[in-house]
Amino acid sequence: MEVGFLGLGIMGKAMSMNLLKNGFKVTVWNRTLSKCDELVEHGASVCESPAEVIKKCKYTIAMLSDPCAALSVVFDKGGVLEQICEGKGYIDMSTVDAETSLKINEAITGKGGRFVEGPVSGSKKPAEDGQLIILAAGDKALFEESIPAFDVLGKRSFYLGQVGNGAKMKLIVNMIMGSMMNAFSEGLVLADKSGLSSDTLLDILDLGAMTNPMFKGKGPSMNKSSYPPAFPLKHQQKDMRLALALGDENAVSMPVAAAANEAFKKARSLGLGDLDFSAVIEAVKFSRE
Ligand SMILES: NC(=O)C1=CN([C@@H]2O[C@H](COP(=O)(O)OP(=O)(O)OC[C@H]3O[C@@H](n4cnc5c(N)ncnc54)[C@H](OP(=O)(O)O)[C@@H]3O)[C@@H](O)[C@H]2O)C=CC1
Ligand SMILES: O=CCCC(=O)O
Repeated sequence: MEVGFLGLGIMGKAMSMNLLKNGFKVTVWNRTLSKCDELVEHGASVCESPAEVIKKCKYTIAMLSDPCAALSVVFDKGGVLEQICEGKGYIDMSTVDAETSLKINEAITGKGGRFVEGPVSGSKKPAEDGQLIILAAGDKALFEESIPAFDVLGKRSFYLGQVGNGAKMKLIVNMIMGSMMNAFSEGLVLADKSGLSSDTLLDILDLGAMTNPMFKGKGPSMNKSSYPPAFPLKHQQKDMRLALALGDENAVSMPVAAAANEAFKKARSLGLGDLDFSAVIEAVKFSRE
């Protein structure tokens, strides 16, 4: 199977590398073209615009930072829309809001193409290991044709129905995750300020009902104030913002998520946006100093 891949950030690089390693022919494009070099060394072809990739490949996957990037890659000069046509499929795995996904779907299908949104749960390591959870929605036949690629990228693919449902489900998952990360950060800081060992707190949490891979994976480095970016904090804040907008639309009161969003915004204002989202603990420390 030959696929195009647009966007070689933390996730896109790992995902496209995985496809290459599993025998897919991959043609890549990234806004900063130099980021394609490593993929080319592993056998990928490179194109100079999203439109060129679409022209070359029957199926193209995108993994871009946010709604603005996702829209730009489709609608701008040299974008996806210039070459999408009947017989071609576009699969956007970026985390965006339903409105963005619907706009892209309308434009793609208006030109005879097919569209699936497929945001993912799981971060850099699951992306490297092909262990993502894919939350797909949209054209059912395209979803089914994408299964060989999804099976390489992920451990489970959900088909959630109409376009927008994948985006909404992803935002809800990340809203919960961002709120959990804030409660966790407050607990670690409170343990420390109370004269307790935050490492012992991790051991205790790990033995009880709250044990989870996120606390287990991020806790030890948070206790060392180390935040190598797996999931950049700026993207987590974008997801909180979009999830809160979904809450507004549906009149769902979400004070916990709103407070978590404030902490992520504070962390961004402290210049921590490019670090891992666990760096939000620095905003918690800051507010108590
Ligand atoms: N990291 C993670 O753990 C996870 C991330 N996600 C989601 O996946 C998506 C990608 O995340 P991640 O790889 O971490 O992000 P990165 O910030 O590492 O990469 C972002 C990508 O988007 C591209 N981009 C940004 N703006 C534009 C633009 N205006 N036009 C074209 N390309 C643009 C960047 O290009 P350039 O290199 O030129 O800057 C880069 O390829 C996001 O939506 C994120 O929320 C989902 C699950 C997990
Ligand atoms: O969107 C990012 C999700 C990160 C994760 O699921 O660990």
